[in-house]
Amino acid sequence: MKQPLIELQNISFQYDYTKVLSHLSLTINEGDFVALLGPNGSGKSTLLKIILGLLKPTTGAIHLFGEEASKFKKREWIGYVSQKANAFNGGFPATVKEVVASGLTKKLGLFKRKATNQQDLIREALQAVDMLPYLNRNIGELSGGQQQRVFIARALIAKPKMLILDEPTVGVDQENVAIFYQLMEKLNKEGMTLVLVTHDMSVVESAVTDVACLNGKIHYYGSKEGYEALTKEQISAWYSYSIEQEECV
Ligand SMILES: Nc1ncnc2c1ncn2[C@@H]1O[C@H](COP(=O)(O)OP(=O)(O)OP(=O)(O)O)[C@@H](O)[C@H]1O
Repeated sequence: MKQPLIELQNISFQYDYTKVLSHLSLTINEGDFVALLGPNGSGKSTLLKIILGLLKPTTGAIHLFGEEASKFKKREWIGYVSQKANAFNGGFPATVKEVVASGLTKKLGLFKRKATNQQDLIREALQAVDMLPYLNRNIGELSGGQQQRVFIARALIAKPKMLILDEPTVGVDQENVAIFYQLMEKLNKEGMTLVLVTHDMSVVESAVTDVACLNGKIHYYGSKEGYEALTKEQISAWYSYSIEQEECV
Protein backbone atom coordinates (compact mmCIF):
# COMPACT_ATOMS: atom_id res chain seq x y z
CA MET A 1 0.00 0.00 0.00
CA LYS A 2 1.18 3.54 -0.77
CA GLN A 3 2.49 5.47 2.22
CA PRO A 4 0.60 8.67 3.07
CA LEU A 5 3.16 11.51 3.08
CA ILE A 6 0.84 14.38 3.97
CA GLU A 7 -2.36 13.88 5.94
CA LEU A 8 -4.48 16.89 6.83
CA GLN A 9 -7.52 16.20 8.97
CA ASN A 10 -10.24 18.74 9.54
CA ILE A 11 -7.92 21.75 9.21
CA SER A 12 -9.35 25.23 9.77
CA PHE A 13 -7.37 28.45 9.74
CA GLN A 14 -7.99 32.15 10.10
CA TYR A 15 -5.77 35.22 10.15
CA ASP A 16 -6.88 37.83 12.72
CA TYR A 17 -10.20 38.58 11.08
CA THR A 18 -10.11 36.58 7.87
CA LYS A 19 -11.33 33.00 7.77
CA VAL A 20 -9.31 31.23 5.09
CA LEU A 21 -9.67 27.46 5.48
CA SER A 22 -12.58 25.49 6.83
CA HIS A 23 -12.65 21.81 7.85
CA LEU A 24 -10.19 20.79 5.19
CA SER A 25 -9.04 17.19 4.88
CA LEU A 26 -6.54 15.97 2.30
CA THR A 27 -4.17 13.00 1.99
CA ILE A 28 -1.26 12.93 -0.44
CA ASN A 29 0.30 9.52 -0.96
CA GLU A 30 3.75 8.44 -2.06
CA GLY A 31 4.07 8.60 -5.86
CA ASP A 32 1.07 10.91 -6.36
CA PHE A 33 1.24 13.81 -8.80
CA VAL A 34 -1.31 16.27 -7.47
CA ALA A 35 -2.46 19.58 -8.93
CA LEU A 36 -3.81 21.79 -6.16
CA LEU A 37 -6.02 24.27 -7.99
CA GLY A 38 -7.65 27.38 -6.60
CA PRO A 39 -8.50 30.93 -7.66
CA ASN A 40 -6.64 33.95 -6.22
CA GLY A 41 -7.23 34.28 -2.50
CA SER A 42 -8.54 30.70 -2.15
CA GLY A 43 -6.01 29.83 0.55
CA LYS A 44 -3.35 27.99 -1.49
CA SER A 45 -0.35 29.81 0.01
CA THR A 46 -1.86 29.58 3.48
CA LEU A 47 -2.29 25.83 3.10
CA LEU A 48 1.30 25.47 1.87
CA LYS A 49 2.58 27.43 4.87
CA ILE A 50 0.61 25.08 7.15
CA ILE A 51 2.10 22.00 5.44
CA LEU A 52 5.61 23.50 5.66
CA GLY A 53 5.15 24.25 9.37
CA LEU A 54 5.26 28.05 8.96
CA LEU A 55 1.69 28.54 10.18
CA LYS A 56 -0.22 26.58 12.78
CA PRO A 57 -3.82 25.68 11.96
CA THR A 58 -6.52 27.00 14.29
CA THR A 59 -7.89 23.45 14.56
CA GLY A 60 -7.18 20.08 13.01
CA ALA A 61 -4.40 17.50 12.82
CA ILE A 62 -1.43 17.16 10.48
CA HIS A 63 0.69 14.06 9.94
CA LEU A 64 3.79 14.11 7.78
CA PHE A 65 5.26 10.79 6.65
CA GLY A 66 3.03 9.09 9.21
CA GLU A 67 4.28 11.19 12.12
CA GLU A 68 2.51 13.94 14.04
CA ALA A 69 3.76 17.18 12.39
CA SER A 70 5.21 18.75 15.56
CA LYS A 71 7.38 15.65 16.07
CA PHE A 72 8.45 15.35 12.45
CA LYS A 73 12.16 16.14 12.15
CA LYS A 74 12.93 15.30 8.51
CA ARG A 75 11.75 18.61 7.05
CA GLU A 76 14.23 18.24 4.17
CA TRP A 77 12.11 15.37 2.87
CA ILE A 78 9.65 18.01 1.71
CA GLY A 79 11.27 20.09 -1.03
CA TYR A 80 9.72 23.43 -1.85
CA VAL A 81 10.12 25.64 -4.93
CA SER A 82 8.61 29.04 -4.28
CA GLN A 83 6.60 31.26 -6.57
CA LYS A 84 9.48 33.72 -6.97
CA ALA A 85 11.97 31.10 -8.07
CA ASN A 86 12.17 32.42 -11.62
CA ALA A 87 12.31 36.15 -11.08
CA PHE A 88 16.00 37.05 -10.85
CA ASN A 89 17.21 39.90 -12.97
CA GLY A 90 20.53 40.22 -14.78
CA GLY A 91 22.23 41.92 -11.87
CA PHE A 92 21.68 39.15 -9.35
CA PRO A 93 25.17 38.22 -8.14
CA ALA A 94 25.11 34.41 -7.93
CA THR A 95 26.11 31.61 -10.24
CA VAL A 96 23.93 28.60 -10.98
CA LYS A 97 26.39 26.48 -8.98
CA GLU A 98 26.06 28.75 -5.93
CA VAL A 99 22.26 28.79 -6.10
CA VAL A 100 22.11 24.98 -6.23
CA ALA A 101 24.70 24.64 -3.42
CA SER A 102 22.57 26.88 -1.18
CA GLY A 103 20.03 24.02 -1.11
CA LEU A 104 22.52 22.03 0.95
CA THR A 105 22.56 24.30 3.98
CA LYS A 106 19.45 22.66 5.37
CA LYS A 107 21.21 19.31 5.37
CA LEU A 108 24.19 20.21 7.52
CA GLY A 109 25.55 16.69 7.31
CA LEU A 110 25.85 16.91 3.55
CA PHE A 111 27.12 20.48 3.62
CA LYS A 112 30.07 19.50 5.81
CA ARG A 113 31.15 16.76 3.46
CA LYS A 114 34.19 17.11 1.27
CA ALA A 115 34.02 19.79 -1.41
CA THR A 116 34.45 17.18 -4.17
CA ASN A 117 31.35 15.39 -2.96
CA GLN A 118 29.49 18.68 -2.92
CA GLN A 119 30.51 19.33 -6.54
CA ASP A 120 29.22 15.88 -7.51
CA LEU A 121 25.90 16.57 -5.80
CA ILE A 122 25.55 19.91 -7.59
CA ARG A 123 26.30 18.28 -10.94
CA GLU A 124 23.89 15.43 -10.27
CA ALA A 125 21.07 17.84 -9.37
CA LEU A 126 21.71 20.02 -12.44
CA GLN A 127 21.90 16.95 -14.65
CA ALA A 128 18.48 15.85 -13.38
CA VAL A 129 16.94 19.09 -14.68
CA ASP A 130 19.06 19.17 -17.83
CA MET A 131 20.94 22.32 -16.81
CA LEU A 132 24.47 21.04 -16.28
CA PRO A 133 25.97 23.13 -19.12
CA TYR A 134 24.90 26.28 -17.24
CA LEU A 135 26.88 25.43 -14.08
CA ASN A 136 29.03 28.58 -14.06
CA ARG A 137 26.53 31.01 -15.56
CA ASN A 138 25.04 33.89 -13.63
CA ILE A 139 21.48 33.03 -12.57
CA GLY A 140 20.20 36.44 -13.69
CA GLU A 141 21.33 35.78 -17.28
CA LEU A 142 19.00 32.79 -17.68
CA SER A 143 15.41 32.76 -18.93
CA GLY A 144 12.52 32.39 -16.45
CA GLY A 145 12.10 28.71 -17.35
CA GLN A 146 15.82 28.00 -16.99
CA GLN A 147 15.95 29.79 -13.63
CA GLN A 148 13.04 27.69 -12.51
CA ARG A 149 14.87 24.48 -13.39
CA VAL A 150 17.90 25.67 -11.43
CA PHE A 151 15.66 26.21 -8.40
CA ILE A 152 14.21 22.73 -8.84
CA ALA A 153 17.82 21.45 -8.79
CA ARG A 154 18.35 23.48 -5.61
CA ALA A 155 15.44 21.62 -4.04
CA LEU A 156 16.55 18.23 -5.43
CA ILE A 157 20.08 18.47 -3.99
CA ALA A 158 18.67 17.95 -0.49
CA LYS A 159 17.26 14.58 -1.71
CA PRO A 160 13.62 15.26 -0.88
CA LYS A 161 10.99 12.54 -1.10
CA MET A 162 8.40 14.98 -2.36
CA LEU A 163 8.43 18.35 -4.12
CA ILE A 164 5.89 21.13 -3.73
CA LEU A 165 5.97 23.78 -6.46
CA ASP A 166 4.08 27.04 -5.99
CA GLU A 167 2.72 28.56 -9.25
CA PRO A 168 5.52 26.97 -11.27
CA THR A 169 4.43 28.18 -14.71
CA VAL A 170 3.88 31.87 -13.98
CA GLY A 171 6.25 33.96 -16.12
CA VAL A 172 7.47 30.93 -18.08
CA ASP A 173 7.05 30.92 -21.87
CA GLN A 174 5.07 28.18 -23.58
CA GLU A 175 8.07 26.19 -24.81
CA ASN A 176 9.57 26.12 -21.31
CA VAL A 177 6.20 25.21 -19.79
CA ALA A 178 6.22 22.08 -22.00
CA ILE A 179 9.82 21.31 -20.94
CA PHE A 180 8.81 21.85 -17.30
CA TYR A 181 5.98 19.30 -17.52
CA GLN A 182 8.24 16.78 -19.24
CA LEU A 183 10.64 17.20 -16.33
CA MET A 184 7.83 16.75 -13.79
CA GLU A 185 6.67 13.61 -15.57
CA LYS A 186 10.20 12.20 -15.52
CA LEU A 187 10.67 12.97 -11.80
CA ASN A 188 7.30 11.43 -10.98
CA LYS A 189 8.12 8.27 -12.97
CA GLU A 190 11.36 8.02 -11.00
CA GLY A 191 9.27 7.96 -7.82
CA MET A 192 9.08 11.62 -6.76
CA THR A 193 5.78 12.67 -5.19
CA LEU A 194 4.74 16.02 -6.67
CA VAL A 195 2.32 18.74 -5.67
CA LEU A 196 1.81 21.63 -8.12
CA VAL A 197 -0.04 24.56 -6.61
CA THR A 198 -1.63 26.80 -9.19
CA HIS A 199 -4.59 28.89 -10.28
CA ASP A 200 -3.93 27.68 -13.85
CA MET A 201 -6.55 25.05 -14.58
CA SER A 202 -4.74 23.85 -17.70
CA VAL A 203 -2.13 21.98 -15.61
CA VAL A 204 -4.45 18.99 -15.53
CA GLU A 205 -3.56 18.42 -19.18
CA SER A 206 -0.15 17.19 -18.09
CA ALA A 207 0.85 13.96 -16.37
CA VAL A 208 -1.02 14.92 -13.20
CA THR A 209 -2.80 11.94 -11.58
CA ASP A 210 -4.96 13.70 -8.98
CA VAL A 211 -6.60 17.10 -8.67
CA ALA A 212 -7.62 18.99 -5.54
CA CYS A 213 -9.92 21.99 -5.95
CA LEU A 214 -9.50 24.49 -3.14
CA ASN A 215 -11.47 27.58 -2.26
CA GLY A 216 -11.72 27.92 1.51
CA LYS A 217 -12.40 24.21 1.64
CA ILE A 218 -11.75 21.25 -0.62
CA HIS A 219 -14.53 21.14 -3.23
CA TYR A 220 -13.17 18.15 -5.15
CA TYR A 221 -10.30 15.76 -4.56
CA GLY A 222 -9.86 12.78 -6.76
CA SER A 223 -8.57 11.50 -10.07
CA LYS A 224 -7.83 13.76 -13.01
CA GLU A 225 -10.50 11.89 -14.97
CA GLY A 226 -13.05 12.65 -12.24
CA TYR A 227 -12.05 16.31 -12.34
CA GLU A 228 -12.45 16.43 -16.11
CA ALA A 229 -15.97 14.99 -15.72
CA LEU A 230 -17.08 17.85 -13.43
CA THR A 231 -19.84 19.97 -14.93
CA LYS A 232 -19.46 23.70 -15.66
CA GLU A 233 -21.94 24.38 -12.86
CA GLN A 234 -19.88 22.39 -10.35
CA ILE A 235 -16.72 24.24 -11.35
CA SER A 236 -18.35 27.64 -11.23
CA ALA A 237 -19.91 26.89 -7.80
CA TRP A 238 -16.43 25.99 -6.54
CA TYR A 239 -14.86 29.10 -8.09
CA SER A 240 -17.46 31.51 -6.75
CA TYR A 241 -17.67 29.94 -3.28
CA SER A 242 -17.16 32.33 -0.39
CA ILE A 243 -16.11 30.93 2.97
CA GLU A 244 -17.27 34.10 4.76
CA GLN A 245 -20.79 33.87 3.29
CA GLU A 246 -21.16 30.21 4.21
CA GLU A 247 -19.92 30.73 7.78
CA CYS A 248 -22.41 33.59 8.29
CA VAL A 249 -25.55 31.60 7.44
N1 LIG B 1 -0.79 37.57 6.61
C1 LIG B 1 -2.09 37.72 6.33
N2 LIG B 1 -2.91 38.41 7.15
C2 LIG B 1 -4.24 38.54 6.90
N3 LIG B 1 -4.84 38.00 5.81
C3 LIG B 1 -4.08 37.30 4.95
C4 LIG B 1 -2.67 37.12 5.15
N4 LIG B 1 -2.18 36.37 4.13
C5 LIG B 1 -3.23 36.10 3.32
N5 LIG B 1 -4.36 36.65 3.81
C6 LIG B 1 -5.71 36.53 3.21
O1 LIG B 1 -6.08 35.16 3.23
C7 LIG B 1 -6.78 34.81 2.05
C8 LIG B 1 -6.05 33.64 1.35
O2 LIG B 1 -4.78 34.08 0.93
P1 LIG B 1 -3.71 33.10 0.26
O3 LIG B 1 -2.48 33.91 0.00
O4 LIG B 1 -3.56 31.87 1.08
O5 LIG B 1 -4.46 32.72 -1.11
P2 LIG B 1 -3.86 32.17 -2.47
O6 LIG B 1 -4.85 31.17 -2.96
O7 LIG B 1 -2.47 31.69 -2.28
O8 LIG B 1 -3.90 33.45 -3.38
P3 LIG B 1 -3.03 33.83 -4.68
O9 LIG B 1 -3.39 32.86 -5.76
O10 LIG B 1 -3.52 35.21 -4.99
O11 LIG B 1 -1.58 33.79 -4.29
C9 LIG B 1 -6.88 36.08 1.22
O12 LIG B 1 -8.13 36.66 1.47
C10 LIG B 1 -5.76 36.94 1.77
O13 LIG B 1 -6.06 38.30 1.61
